[in-house]
Amino acid sequence: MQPLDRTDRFRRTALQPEEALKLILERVSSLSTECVPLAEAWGRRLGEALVSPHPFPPFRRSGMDGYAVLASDLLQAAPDTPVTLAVVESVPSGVEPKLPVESGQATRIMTGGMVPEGADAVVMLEMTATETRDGQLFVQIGKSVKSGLNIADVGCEIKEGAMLLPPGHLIGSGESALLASCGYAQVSVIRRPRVAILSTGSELLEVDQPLAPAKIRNSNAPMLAAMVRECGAEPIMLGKVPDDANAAQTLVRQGLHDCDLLLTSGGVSVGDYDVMVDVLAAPDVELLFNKIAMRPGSPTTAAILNHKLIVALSGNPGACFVGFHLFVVPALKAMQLEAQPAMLSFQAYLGTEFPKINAYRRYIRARTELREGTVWVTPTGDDKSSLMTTIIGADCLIEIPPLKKSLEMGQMVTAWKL
Ligand SMILES: Nc1nc2c(c(=O)[nH]1)N[C@H]1C(S)=C(S)[C@@H](COP(=O)(O)OP(=O)(O)OC[C@H]3O[C@@H](n4cnc5c(N)ncnc54)[C@H](O)[C@@H]3O)O[C@H]1N2
Ligand code: MOO
Ligand SMILES: [Mg+2]
Repeated sequence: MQPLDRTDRFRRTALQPEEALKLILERVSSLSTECVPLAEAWGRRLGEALVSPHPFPPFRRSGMDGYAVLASDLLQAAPDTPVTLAVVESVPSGVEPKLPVESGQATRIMTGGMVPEGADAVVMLEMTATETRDGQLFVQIGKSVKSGLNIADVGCEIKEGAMLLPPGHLIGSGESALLASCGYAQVSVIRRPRVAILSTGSELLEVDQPLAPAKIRNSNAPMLAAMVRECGAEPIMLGKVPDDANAAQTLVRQGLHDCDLLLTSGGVSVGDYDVMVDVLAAPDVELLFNKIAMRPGSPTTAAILNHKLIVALSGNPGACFVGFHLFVVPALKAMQLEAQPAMLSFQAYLGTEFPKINAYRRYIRARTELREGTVWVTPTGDDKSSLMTTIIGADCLIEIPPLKKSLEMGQMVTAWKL
């Protein structure tokens, strides 16, 4: 493979991050579905819309331990003039009542129990007293109650046939409860995107190798694998390749066979050994972009080869992290049917001054904090793209517009939730 002429490496048109993301999202489509047991569905995205096969609760359910009564029997009830009702039955949870409640009667009932026919209120145990006369249990109630008190009607939480969750919805704890209640023992989910990860760089060592002069250990691959997993996807580790365009090209093309998306790190800038520039200059590669008007990650590159998306992230760990969040997370969300794949922004107070003046928009790794009810965002440290320590603890990116003035502490800024 012939390295590109130097001047071709320098001639690049910088897109705005939004334009670059649009080009990526236009080229990803949702993946097929598979069925998994509910216990394994956490963190997955639904493959189809789910509707409720029955109302919930499926029966009139008591919300208290107490007595099921007719509210109309208690109209005159007061502390000095309690109403006495004959207790006809005791209903534990999970047992269908045998007898209806008629005027002058009550049924003892437990929380979660099925309210007998006729009863339209449950009076909590603490508001009652009992006595037994001639072997018959009576309950005394010294307070009138509203019809419906402490009863959850059939379908009051979910109507039969109601839309439970849309396709693409992320299954978390609440969703697990809902699906279990509705009998979804098997759940149709989008299959996990398979994301191949290739690191480029002749300076890279494996994690278990001792340091050697001019070498560093490959830290981008484990970071990318972790982020891929955080997105519900499956990393496929292709290992590392030295800065040799032919070797990189072979691994990229092999790696593409068995993945939905291929990520590389390093080798995208203008250096003599920036091999991804050469790999993605092949005639059958459709380049989407190779420069973005942002820092870090300005040389982030995306391309299509064999109908698959390749995102070539910058080798600098901070830039690799930011590029992943801006462009790869939305792509993985879109593959998993997420309707709103782009990052979400919020407004917050800036926790420190930011004196740097920028030609490009900057995305600063930062942490969100609540201070007396207001939201503050503070950089995790130096935002240099070569740093990895400032990735730790970052839960948002502060957006610094390309202004020719520094930002003051306490100023309102836009931040993007990671
Ligand atoms: N003359 C110019 N030089 C540079 C420019 C520029 O516009 N003109 N851009 C700078 C910017 S901005 C960035 S970002 C980097 C992009 O570098 P590459 O994506 O080409 O990455 P490399 O050159 O391969 O490596 C950069 C840096 O990152 C380290 N690295 C690479 N891979 C890994 C890994 N897997 N784990 C840990 N660290 C890794 C590598 O050793 C380098 O230190 O280019 C600037 N230069
Ligand atoms: O755009 Mo580079 O990632 O700043 O350092
Ligand atoms: Mg480089």
